Amino acid sequence: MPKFSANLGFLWPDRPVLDRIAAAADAGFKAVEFHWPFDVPAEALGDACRRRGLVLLGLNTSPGDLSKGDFGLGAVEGREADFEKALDQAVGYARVAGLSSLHVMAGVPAGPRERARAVFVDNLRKAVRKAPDLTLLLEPINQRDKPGYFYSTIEEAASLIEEIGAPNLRIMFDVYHVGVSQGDVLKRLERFLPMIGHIQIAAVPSRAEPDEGEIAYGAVLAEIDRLGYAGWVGCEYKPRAGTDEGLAWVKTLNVSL
Ligand SMILES: O=C(O)[C@@H](O)C(=O)CO
Ligand SMILES: [Mg+2]
Repeated sequence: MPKFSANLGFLWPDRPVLDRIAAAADAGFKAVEFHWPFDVPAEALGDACRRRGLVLLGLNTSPGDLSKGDFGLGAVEGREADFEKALDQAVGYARVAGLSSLHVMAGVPAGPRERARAVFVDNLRKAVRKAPDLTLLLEPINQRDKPGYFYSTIEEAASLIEEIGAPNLRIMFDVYHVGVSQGDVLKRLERFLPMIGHIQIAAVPSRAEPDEGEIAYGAVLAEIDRLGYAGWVGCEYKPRAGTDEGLAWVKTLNVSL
């Protein structure tokens, strides 16, 4: 059975981050992951997780200025210095907190696609040199949620990984984004398994608990098992109402936290 991690960027959204950690442990999760927990000191976040026996997984590089449309800086020409600052911040935070992975966000580039890709490749080469001790994750994000985002297909993430050739650069396979952008989820899981560093789940199209919509999560979780995936599956969904009540999906899908 897959092992589930609580994504505390989305779960228990009405509580401060440290309280979300406690709520995840109380609910039975054994691991946690974050989006941008930078307002909480890294030592405090790490200690809170360790006190509750939680495995610390990942966080994201800073999105930049969300109010100006930024959603990551990795593939944005002219923002290389800002990217490096965001990278250093996230790497430093991960090391102090004891987190093991980092989603290197690509962003919404303005210029030609080939330039954006070249910038992203350079920035990723820098990132793998700076953080050989962390898993660096590449996550394609769907165009409905983030129009203009640099990439939306698993194939594009895989081609970057092949070109850069660093063992710690891996795919973040978010089943929600793959479902919205591409489909053929089970075949893509199988094909890209050797490159996958982390999996995330949410219903399509609602991004709510994985017990509704067009993705049959019973089948997806069974396939993840059959393939022998040894990593964690991040519960990165937006609860329909209360997060604790929403965890009824665990029983419905006949799994456990
Ligand atoms: O899928 C997502 O949106 C996240 O995994 C992410 O890292 C950006 O918020
Ligand atoms: Mg995701």
